[in-house]
Amino acid sequence: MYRKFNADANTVCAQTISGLAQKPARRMSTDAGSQLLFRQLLDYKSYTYTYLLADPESREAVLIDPVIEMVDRDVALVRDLGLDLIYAVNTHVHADHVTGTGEIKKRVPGCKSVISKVSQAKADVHISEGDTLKFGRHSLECYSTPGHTDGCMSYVLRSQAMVFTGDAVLIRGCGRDAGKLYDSVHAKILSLPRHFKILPAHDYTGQMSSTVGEELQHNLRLTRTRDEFIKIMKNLNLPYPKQIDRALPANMVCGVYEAGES
Ligand SMILES: N[C@@H](CCC(=O)N[C@@H](CSS)C(=O)NCC(=O)O)C(=O)O
Ligand SMILES: [Fe+2]
Repeated sequence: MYRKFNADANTVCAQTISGLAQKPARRMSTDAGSQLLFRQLLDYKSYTYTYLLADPESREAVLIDPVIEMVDRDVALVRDLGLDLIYAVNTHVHADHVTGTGEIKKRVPGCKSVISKVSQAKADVHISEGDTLKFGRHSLECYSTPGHTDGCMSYVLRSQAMVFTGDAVLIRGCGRDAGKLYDSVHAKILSLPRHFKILPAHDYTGQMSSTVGEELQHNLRLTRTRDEFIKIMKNLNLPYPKQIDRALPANMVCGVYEAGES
């Protein structure tokens, strides 16, 4: 009897191997808290993280912040893992890359694009604060976290103590903008339990995740007072994002310009 990783589901399952006969892995029927298929995928051009989340039992899956140039990879992974991709979700109208949601919809029948109503961008599903996106036994709770953009949403996966923050909170940093961002981040993200894992839309330093507690202690922008924070952000002088002129108009229509697509 060997215990081994079921790489397909990214969850540990007991599997009996006797001689050459290998029985298929049996799915464990435990609560949603213990089972999540999770992949963090990188677009190495814009340093964007795309997240693939799925319930290994029902196979229903969600992609958060796909990038158009990486859609082949993402769709192949969804197929390899035998998943039923039901939502392609954006945290906001990104300025640094073109979203892959429209292209994914073309290739995965039944998949719906999702973005906040406040963003005014085209999508199949427009979400607001308090909405939930269900996939299998899991639910993403939608929190409005404006500041970087007015339509920024963060998604909380409470059963796994995870929060997908888009550009609102970055590891040891945060998205561009000032007062509004400070208020929403403190009210909605940094007020979560300290052990909640922060999964941002980008990292420029090679880090992949943080926690609420860690950012409350070490984030040199967000640990200051509101006035100090505004001063720091004003003085950052971040360069104009390289893809912004292409990305903003494209992202208002899910990354595809053709009429009728979203
Ligand atoms: N170099 C990148 C842009 C990097 C950048 O400005 N990122 C945004 C989030 S994506 S719009 C941001 O707010 N960063 C805050 C920070 O402190 O880095 C490019 O040219 O696209
Ligand atoms: Fe952004």
